[in-house]
Amino acid sequence: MTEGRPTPPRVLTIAGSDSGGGAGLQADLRAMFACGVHGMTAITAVTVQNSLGVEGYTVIPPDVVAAQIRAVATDIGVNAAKTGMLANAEIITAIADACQSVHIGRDGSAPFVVDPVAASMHGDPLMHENALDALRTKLFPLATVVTPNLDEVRLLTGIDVTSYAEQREAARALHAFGPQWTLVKGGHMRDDPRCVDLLYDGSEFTELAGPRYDTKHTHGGGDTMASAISSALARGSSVPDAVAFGKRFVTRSVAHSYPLGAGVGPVSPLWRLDGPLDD
Ligand SMILES: Nc1ncnc2c1ncn2[C@@H]1O[C@H](COP(=O)(O)OP(=O)(O)OP(=O)(O)O)[C@@H](O)[C@H]1O
Ligand SMILES: Cc1ncc(CO)c(N)n1
Repeated sequence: MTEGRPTPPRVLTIAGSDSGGGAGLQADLRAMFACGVHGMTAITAVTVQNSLGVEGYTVIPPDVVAAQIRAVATDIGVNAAKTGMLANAEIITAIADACQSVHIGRDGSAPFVVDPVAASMHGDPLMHENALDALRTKLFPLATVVTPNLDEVRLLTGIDVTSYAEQREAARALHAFGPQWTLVKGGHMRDDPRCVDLLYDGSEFTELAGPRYDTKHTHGGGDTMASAISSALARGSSVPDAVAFGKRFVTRSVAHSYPLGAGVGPVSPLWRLDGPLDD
């Protein structure tokens, strides 16, 4: 009997399904695959979604979300975890309890990337209003890194970021909610010719700058980046190295984004797999 190959690092995404395959847990799994890790899912919601937007969604009961986390953690093991669409406060509370019970998040446990997804890029809500407080008080204190975009920053802190100085102010305000590191993504600062993300650990700021590509096809960019960061953490990188890798990975994935349907197409990590289908 063969024992097989060594088990790769295992990464759990706690997120919603995007039927269009460009964002949500589908984006997470394909980014994780491209980063050489084994991806696992705790599904929080099923969205009815295509390139034109989100038509609606159904949430999974909180105890079922928690049970998925416990099932994979206690048998398979989790080297890093990330969150995406979490839908409401009840689900967030169940996730926080389950993660703590299986040692995901903070202080010697598996690294935990919290991407506080509030809406699709079309502006369709993916989160109930009651989720904001639960995110700040229950999940952020467990996070190794939080990765909000500027719309999520405004919802969470009230700060409307239009300059690098305000990006720093927002990073400080988010850090006060308890994450170890804060990454304020600058993708939505559309007048900036570059895309500058800001990493903060409570004392030092690090700017991560990349080119801004002139494309509307950036669906799933945030999910892809958070998944690449989680994969690098699972493979043993430090937080600054994992975030720098995630930035390079998403920049290249934006460069390889493609049209899909009549609306907005996805960023693509398929560049990692380019080439003919040779054996
Ligand atoms: N047009 C672009 N060209 C290059 N990089 C980009 C572009 N738009 C966003 N990025 C980068 O992609 C990453 C995701 O950023 P963004 O702020 O768009 O997150 P998001 O809004 O959470 O993504 P999503 O589209 O999944 O909602 C960041 O590193 C950002 O700087
Ligand atoms: C399910 C889901 N998660 C996250 C996003 C944001 O990219 C989306 N559009 N859909």
